[in-house]
Amino acid sequence: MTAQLIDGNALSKQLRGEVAQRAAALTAKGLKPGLAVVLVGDNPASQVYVRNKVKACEDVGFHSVLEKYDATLSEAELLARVESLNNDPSIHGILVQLPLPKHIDDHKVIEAISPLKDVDGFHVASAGALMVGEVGFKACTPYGCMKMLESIGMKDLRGKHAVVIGRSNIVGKPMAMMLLAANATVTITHSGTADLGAMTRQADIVVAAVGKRNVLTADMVKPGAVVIDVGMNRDDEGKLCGDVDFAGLKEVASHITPVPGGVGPMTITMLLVNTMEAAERTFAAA
Ligand SMILES: Nc1nc2c(c(=O)[nH]1)N[C@@H](CN(C=O)c1ccc(C(=O)N[C@@H](CCC(=O)O)C(=O)O)cc1)CN2
Repeated sequence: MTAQLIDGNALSKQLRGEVAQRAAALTAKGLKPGLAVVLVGDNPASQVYVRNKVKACEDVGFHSVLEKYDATLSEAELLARVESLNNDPSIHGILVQLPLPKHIDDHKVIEAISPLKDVDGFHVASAGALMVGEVGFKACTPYGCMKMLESIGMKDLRGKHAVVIGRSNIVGKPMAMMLLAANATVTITHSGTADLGAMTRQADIVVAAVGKRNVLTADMVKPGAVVIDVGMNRDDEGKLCGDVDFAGLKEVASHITPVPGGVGPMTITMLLVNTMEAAERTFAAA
């Protein structure tokens, strides 16, 4: 079996086209969606991601502002900037790029963002809304994974067993909640799981979100399973790679996401979707 690729760039193109249409319609009614992107420090990867986010905003017709600060910015100063953006009517979504420098408590900063503008979906209010099925913003990476499953006809996951590898607040846990909301039977595995392969071999869907190469190999999945790779690592030659053994798994899985070109671009796409939603909610509430 050679797995079919789930192409995050192609799906992003389609979804971003839909966002651009919604943005044009809302702008014609007098409200242009606006996103504020805040970067503290000079992490090279973060610089690429924020640049790509601003460019993506331009492409779909959003207003965007990029606020860059050097790593000496204090926590109090950052909290003051967030508060100012909370009160800025031209801004409907705020994201503070992670990771933040060590002297800043990222939890404190995320909680300072208004839940109405929390387009990253990281606020406790957003996580709680997802947990109980209320209106909120979904974390972009797992939301993108759900859209990728939907694109291969896996929207209602009734009868399917999904295994998530990883339990982070920004990917693993919300991923599990979204899969559950789509009626999957969900198992969350992590560094304390005794026999990972015994779990993943039972899965119809495996989502790997650990941040470590080769956590999932061909002998660990059943033939025909769907593999979603959230990882973003470098191999020995410095080439970008995910968490799974792509070469081995593509001979066993029915569908697999590549790295690069899979979940990464979908993360930015879902940020646009959330910002669009935030602007539409603002318009509806006015
Ligand atoms: N505030 C946030 N911080 C971080 C998030 C987030 O969702 N919100 N996620 C990650 C980084 N991230 C977005 O910010 C992100 C990572 C990767 C990609 C991406 O498109 N990757 C490309 C490859 C890019 C490259 O060549 O380096 C791909 O996979 O094709 C987009 C967004 C941590 N921080």
